[in-house]
Amino acid sequence: MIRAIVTDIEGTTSDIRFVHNVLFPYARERLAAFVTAEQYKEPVSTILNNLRDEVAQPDASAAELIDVLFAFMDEDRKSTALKALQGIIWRDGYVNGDFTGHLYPDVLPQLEKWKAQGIDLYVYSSGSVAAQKLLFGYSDEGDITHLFSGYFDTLVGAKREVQSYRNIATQLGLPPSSILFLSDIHQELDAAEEAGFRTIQLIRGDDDAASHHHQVPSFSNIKPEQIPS
Ligand SMILES: CSCCC(=O)C(=O)COP(=O)(O)O
Ligand SMILES: [Mg+2]
Repeated sequence: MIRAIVTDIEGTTSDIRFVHNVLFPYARERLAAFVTAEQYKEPVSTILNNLRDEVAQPDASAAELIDVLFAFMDEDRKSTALKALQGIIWRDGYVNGDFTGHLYPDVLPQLEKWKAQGIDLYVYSSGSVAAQKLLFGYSDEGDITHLFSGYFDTLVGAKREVQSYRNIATQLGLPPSSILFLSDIHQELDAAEEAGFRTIQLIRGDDDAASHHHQVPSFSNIKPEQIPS
């Protein structure tokens, strides 16, 4: 029996184009000025020190770290420091009404249905927990954060690492076999499956022929009650 559902965001609840064409450019345009202005203040000072540790450059200047962050953005590196900075910068965009967090239309009704069935809902994204709360707090459908019982980001581990899913199961206090993980990326689902999670792959665009996971086009095709124990 499925007791909890853990969902990815990009490509699962929300269009990858919203993340790559709206969120990422918004942060990229503001990142250098933001880091320069905030480098000695918290939380940016600590985030920059964490980045110095991450790249093993303890004496790197803010200007050098900005170059590192641009290289990370170019390769879509899921760096915890980059994700923390992006999340802080995105806050202004949400609060000012520059954009709302995209949700596929099938997502909210199904999350409400699962919650009403007694299934606890969680988010796991490489975006920081703060960024996740912003996307769902300022979503196309308004603030839907009341639906979620918790959020996980790269602090629990990388999404393609088996140990990350073991850590999530431990924190939820549930057997992995009672947790359903939803994602569009088969390497993430492979890791979750190896940890004992049940898995379903969202195919919002083209099929992923390399995947062996059960594939669905929409949340409305997911029936947790029909997944055998
Ligand atoms: C919280 S929305 C922004 C998501 C993000 O920054 C990202 O890199 C997407 O990573 P994911 O692991 O959700 O594919
Ligand atoms: Mg995804």
